[in-house]
Parts: sequence; structure tokens; C-alpha cells
Amino acid sequence: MKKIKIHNKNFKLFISHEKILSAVEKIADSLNEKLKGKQPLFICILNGSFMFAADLFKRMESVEAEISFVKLASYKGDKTTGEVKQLIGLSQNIEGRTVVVLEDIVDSGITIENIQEQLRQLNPREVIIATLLLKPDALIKKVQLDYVGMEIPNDFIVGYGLDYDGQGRNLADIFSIINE
Ligand SMILES: O=P(O)(O)OC[C@H]1O[C@H](OP(=O)(O)OP(=O)(O)O)[C@H](O)[C@@H]1O
Ligand code: HPA
Repeated sequence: MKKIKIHNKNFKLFISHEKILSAVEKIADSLNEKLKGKQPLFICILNGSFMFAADLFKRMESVEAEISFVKLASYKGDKTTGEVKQLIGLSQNIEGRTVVVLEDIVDSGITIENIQEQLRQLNPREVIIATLLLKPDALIKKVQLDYVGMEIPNDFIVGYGLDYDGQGRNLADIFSIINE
């Protein structure tokens, strides 16, 4: 079993890049179908979602899609702070538009609830949420998610955009913490 160390913590291989891409492809297939003729604006939640957004967005072949980025942060180290800081906001007018929010992970649900509420106030036509990963046992918010790539246990993970204190985002696979 492939193992890695980041800072002071050990991690083991959890989801291979191949499995990640097959989850991304499933979401892309459904979105290509749902978004036909809609000219949606995709919103990638930085930092963590950049890899998921890149892999998904290039598969949007049947859609006249645009993409923009917002930067929110709620995690410090391997834990949520319980509050969301907005570091870069949205510059586009989304009134009357179909918006697709791209998240790498929904954990406590605090970040997605925050962005959903912000977008709602800007009067979009509809907001569709797609997350690659969901930790159902960690949710403390009631959130409506339209597309979920994979449900995973409530363990800290890194890789494919997700970090531990800034590191690990470049890993193609996803690794799960070894609790020692
Ligand atoms: O459901 P939640 O508990 O809110 O956790 C999910 C959020 O946490 C991570 O972002 P983070 O705050 O670590 O910022 P980053 O993307 O810059 O790493 C992840 O990318 C999500 O946006
Ligand atoms: O498990 C996680 N790992 C990295 N970042 C995160 N942000 C929310 N959950 C996680």
C-alpha cells in the first residue's frame, strides 16, 4: 500500500487517480445532458477545487460554458475553523443565469452553505451544486447537493487539490490520514 508523509502526518492511498477521473466523467456526462442550451457559468471554489474544475470543465463538450473563480477558506491544518473567510469574490453579474458551483469536497457543509446563500442574493435563475466528494458523517449543515462524485468516511484526506497545511494539492491520487 502506497504511503506518504506530509509535515508530521502519515497518509495511505485511498482513491486512485483513475477512480477519481471516472467519478468526474460521470458528473460531466450528467451535466452535459442537463445544461444543453443553457449557457451556464461555472464557479470554481478555490483553492481546493482547481483540479476537479479543470478535469470537469474540459469535459463540458455539449455546453456553451463559462468559468469564474471565488476563493473561500474555512479549514486550518486538518480541522474546520467553523467560519468561512472570503478571500476573492465574484466579479460577474449572475442575475437570471444558470450557475454551477464546483467544490472538491463538502465536509461540515459550512463553505457550501455560505456560497449558496451569497449566490441566492444575486438572483440567479438556478444554482446547481457539484462536489467531487462528500463526507456525510461530518455534515453539520443541511445542504442540497445536485451531483456528488463519491461519499467518503469522515477521515482527513489530501491530494487532487486538497491540502494539509498547504501541501499535497499536487498529488494525482487522494490519500487518507493514518491515525496513529
Ligand atoms: O464543508 P466544509 O467543512 O466547509 O469544508 C469544505 C471546504 O474546505 C476546503 O477548503 P479550505 O477551507 O481548506 O480552503 P482551500 O480550498 O483553500 O484549501 C474545501 O476545498 C472546501 O471548500
Ligand atoms: O479532508 C479534508 N482534507 C483537506 N481539506 C479539507 N477541507 C475539508 N475537508 C478536508
